[in-house]
Amino acid sequence: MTTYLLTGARPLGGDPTDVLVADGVVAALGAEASRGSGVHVVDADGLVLLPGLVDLHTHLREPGREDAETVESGTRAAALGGFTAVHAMANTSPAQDTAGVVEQVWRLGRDAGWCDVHPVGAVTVGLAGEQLAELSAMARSAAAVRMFSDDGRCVHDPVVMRRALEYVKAFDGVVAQHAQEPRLTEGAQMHEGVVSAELGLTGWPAVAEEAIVARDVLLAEHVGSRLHVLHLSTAGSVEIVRWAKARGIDVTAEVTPHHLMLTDDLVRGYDPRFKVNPPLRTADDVEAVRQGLADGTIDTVGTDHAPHPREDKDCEWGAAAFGMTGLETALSVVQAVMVDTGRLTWSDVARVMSSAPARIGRVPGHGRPIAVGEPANLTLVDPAARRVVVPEEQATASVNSPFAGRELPGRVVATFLRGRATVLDGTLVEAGASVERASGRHGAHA
Ligand SMILES: NC(=O)N[C@@H](CC(=O)O)C(=O)O
Ligand SMILES: [Zn+2]
Ligand SMILES: [Zn+2]
Repeated sequence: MTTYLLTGARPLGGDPTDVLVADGVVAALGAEASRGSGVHVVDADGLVLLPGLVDLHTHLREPGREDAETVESGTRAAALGGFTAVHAMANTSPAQDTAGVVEQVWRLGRDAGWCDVHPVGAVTVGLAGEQLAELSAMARSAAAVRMFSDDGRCVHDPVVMRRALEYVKAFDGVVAQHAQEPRLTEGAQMHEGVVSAELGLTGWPAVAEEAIVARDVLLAEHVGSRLHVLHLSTAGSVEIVRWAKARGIDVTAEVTPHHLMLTDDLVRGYDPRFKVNPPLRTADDVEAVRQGLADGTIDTVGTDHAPHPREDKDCEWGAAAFGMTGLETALSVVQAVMVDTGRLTWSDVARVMSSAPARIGRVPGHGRPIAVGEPANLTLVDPAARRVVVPEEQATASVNSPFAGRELPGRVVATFLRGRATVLDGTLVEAGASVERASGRHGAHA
């Protein structure tokens, strides 16, 4: 395995230091990190070094919708986005509701080798919301599932939700809820408010999310279990989670990059790239989720990377699928709205995009401090870079990025998975390829 010396990197945005990556771990720091022969030097002057990013919310679409994404293409996108571990949501076809299917996805991830893939187990059989899936069999499988979610659908029956919360306690699991009251959102096409009224589109009221968040934090308190609220999008949801945490309820919450940056104003152009579940909300909601992330009410940024094939997006608004890609832009969006505005430090970014998600998902070896002896799951970022998002140039198999054409700050220069460079010079390093070749330094892009 190649040994790397990152010279002048700034761990968590702190003071520059040298970092030696050898034998899968952070082998030395500072003056101890010497050059030696055969060491591949990465000039990290001015670059920020973060623990490898961990996403609790990725849709990899395999099995079933390989036209939108595969484990291979999705994890390539993840590595380029600086991720060393992703959680693959259960709304595949067949759904990830048995030990067999979660093991299949886990194996596909291991064989692809771009990042660790942790399958999320479905809460209910077929995500139908009725009968609990075989949660403990998935927990005991090779995939060692700890997070369960019917994401894409809400576990709306309070009795089923209560049972799931009770059940996962046995193996320290967490139920991740897609908070959407189904009756209040029938036929909904966008956020319910001024813009939906103007456009004449069926609205999705904030209360449809907040009612479920409120119910679920109370259920989590009642049964003494862990709840994670996915893609929180309204000011009211932030308030409810803040209240629940103050009360000592074991709840964690996520916000997506798109809900941190974009508003429902964008729907005016009827471009289905902006159609997502939950919908883009108002500027006040965006401000509230930014504040919630800054003050720790919201624990994590999850991408909700939701690739869709062209035919499901290149159509009129009403017929288009909900969802946006996000793995390759997440860190840049967080930099733009939170770091470059002074609301989060890079150390905070390491918390919300690495250590907190690793803790919530019970992912060993990720989200660890950058210290000697720790597994070398690392992401090297150039915060001074700027680039225009071109979906066709991304590794994801789908092009439904809401950031297409936008200039965003920051660029992932390198990603290390247990000491192996998956990305160098912003380019994927094929397994077995010599580092010089793959890094393009000698112009070889064979
Ligand atoms: N977010 C979305 O708009 N879509 C997701 C489902 C989900 O995360 O709810 C998908 O699977 O396409
Ligand atoms: Zn969802
Ligand atoms: Zn999702």
